[in-house]
Amino acid sequence: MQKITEALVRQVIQPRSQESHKGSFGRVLTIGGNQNFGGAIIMSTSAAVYSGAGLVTCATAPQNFVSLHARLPEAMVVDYQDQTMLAELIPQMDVLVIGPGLGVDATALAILKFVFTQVQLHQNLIIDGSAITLVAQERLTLPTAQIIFTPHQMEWQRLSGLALAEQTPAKNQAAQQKLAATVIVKSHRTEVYLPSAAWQNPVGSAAMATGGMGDCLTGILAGFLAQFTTQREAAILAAVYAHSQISDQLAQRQYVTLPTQIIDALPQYMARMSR
Ligand SMILES: NC(=O)C1=CN([C@@H]2O[C@H](COP(=O)(O)OP(=O)(O)OC[C@H]3O[C@@H](n4cnc5c(N)ncnc54)[C@H](O)[C@@H]3O)[C@@H](O)[C@H]2O)[C@@H](O)CC1
Ligand SMILES: Nc1ncnc2c1ncn2[C@@H]1O[C@H](COP(=O)(O)OP(=O)(O)O)[C@@H](O)[C@H]1O
Ligand SMILES: [Mg+2]
Repeated sequence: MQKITEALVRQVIQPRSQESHKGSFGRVLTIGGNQNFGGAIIMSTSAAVYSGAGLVTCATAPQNFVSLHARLPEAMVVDYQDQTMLAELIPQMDVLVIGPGLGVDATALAILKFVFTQVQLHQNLIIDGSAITLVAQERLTLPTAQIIFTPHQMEWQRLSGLALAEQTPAKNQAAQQKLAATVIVKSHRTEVYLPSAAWQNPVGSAAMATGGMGDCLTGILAGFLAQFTTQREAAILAAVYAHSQISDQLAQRQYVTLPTQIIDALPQYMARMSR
């Protein structure tokens, strides 16, 4: 399996054209965060903003509006149960993230099913966390879109039917082909199954083993996909590598690295990579 390199990240993250505006860097909608897991969608949304997405909206439970705005005034908010607003917003988006902190109850399932009816062929749809569990449990038919699943090994077991011990590169690739989507199997050495090839992330450490770290990755993926549109597959690989490399850099002086610290470090990291 090929390993992702820093050179690939440097190839993806280029200096911005001075003639650009927020519309040049894509629109992202993050969907998730029930009344118990608001932090998950706040971290996903923050990572999308800090990795440079041009315009970011968060569809979440109204209980999370105040905390999200207090931490991240750059993001817009909408009630994730407001189907009229979602139907209006979704067609404008380049990237959708669904799942961080969504939960697996009837409300969550209704939101997920509705989003699946609205998403369009050309849009990137990142399916994470609770949304993966729901797709697996409910055997949902996937919409026609540019789908990226981001399961950890337990979520991948639910989605693929492969027990942890069976999750070999060959079996993972076969399961990816059946899903006809990109799959990022997260672990100590995360593997990215693109339709074209499989890649391994060689960086990252146990300093990342803290709640919210995967939620943070969804936002970086969304930010990179929103901006670096001409190199979609490379943008996905670069997001996975950047997330872990930032942690490694912080871990030189820290025992654990928090998702919010990785989010804060993104703009400076991206500036270094663009030089
Ligand atoms: N602050 C928040 O609001 C947070 C909300 N979260 C949300 O909580 C929901 C449930 O997700 P969870 O992942 O906690 O629950 P899951 O029930 O999907 O899986 C967690 C279990 O899988 C096991 N596991 C096995 N291999 C693993 C691997 N390689 N990586 C991670 N776990 C592995 C863990 O030990 C853990 O007990 C998601 O919607 C998620 O986004 C979590 O992200 C934690 C933080
Ligand atoms: N020991 C480890 N080594 C390297 N990376 C890790 C380690 N533990 C966790 N990670 C990374 O942290 C993230 C955890 O994702 P996930 O389990 O979905 O977290 P959460 O749902 O709590 O946000 C993944 O990107 C995973 O690769
Ligand atoms: Mg997760």
